[in-house]
Amino acid sequence: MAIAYPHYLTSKNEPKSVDPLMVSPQPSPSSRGGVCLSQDELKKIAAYKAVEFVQSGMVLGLGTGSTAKHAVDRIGELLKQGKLKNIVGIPTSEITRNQAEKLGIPLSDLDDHPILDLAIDGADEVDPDMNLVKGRGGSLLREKMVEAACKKFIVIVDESKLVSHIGGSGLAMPVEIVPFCWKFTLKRLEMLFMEAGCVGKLRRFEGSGDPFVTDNKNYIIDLYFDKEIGDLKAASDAILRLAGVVEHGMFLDMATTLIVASKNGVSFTNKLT
Ligand SMILES: O=C(CO)[C@H](O)[C@H](O)COP(=O)(O)O
Repeated sequence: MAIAYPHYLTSKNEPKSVDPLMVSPQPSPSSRGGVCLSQDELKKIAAYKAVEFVQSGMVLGLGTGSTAKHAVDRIGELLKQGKLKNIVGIPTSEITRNQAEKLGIPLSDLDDHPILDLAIDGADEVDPDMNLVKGRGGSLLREKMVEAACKKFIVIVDESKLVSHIGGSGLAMPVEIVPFCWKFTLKRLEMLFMEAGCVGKLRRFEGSGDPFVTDNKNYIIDLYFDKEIGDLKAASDAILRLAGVVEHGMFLDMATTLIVASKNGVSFTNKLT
């Protein structure tokens, strides 16, 4: 279904600044003539809003996932229309690379562009401090490398991704590990978070049951927690100290702006530094 965007989402004006902290003065995009917007339409609204912050000449981190896909599509569309020029995209996965190539977005990498102006990406969970869980799409390592190199990192989500604490959705916190003796690493990860009732599962393809393999030829262990993890920084350090672990999906203190599309409208939160 084509979205008839409210005026504030189709404005040709670049936003001059983002309102600090939650502001949501805009009209609700949740229904038009009695039709409720789907989760994917909310994702698209958040993505399009983020792309309003893209300016010609920027080096951009291109995220991965169903929300980020809308942003990449929109960037491609604006380039084609000549409304954006001289963009360089740094994709966070092979899927996004393929998408961007098809759209004609010029691409590069971190070797040639170690500092990025802006990245736009989705998330699986966002806590009240704008800490994230990412990687349920399996691209957490490249996402973290690219997004850590950005001056600004806009996270785009629909309201279902907001949680009271990391792990609060009850869904997975992914950890990318080397395939070598993965069962050993899985056990070590579970032991680290025994008090939080942690259970780890090797991610597998549905159907074949083969292990899911990342773009970097690694495996993913999905961690599930019964209770809160506690100190996130300590948890992050402990995971990264385990030999065999490549990276985890907690993105702590990385997002600079959060855009949430919900039934009540679009809200912006800027991280206060
Ligand atoms: O981290 C990711 C991929 O590794 C995605 O950004 C995250 O899974 C959110 O995906 P979606 O926008 O499809 O809900």
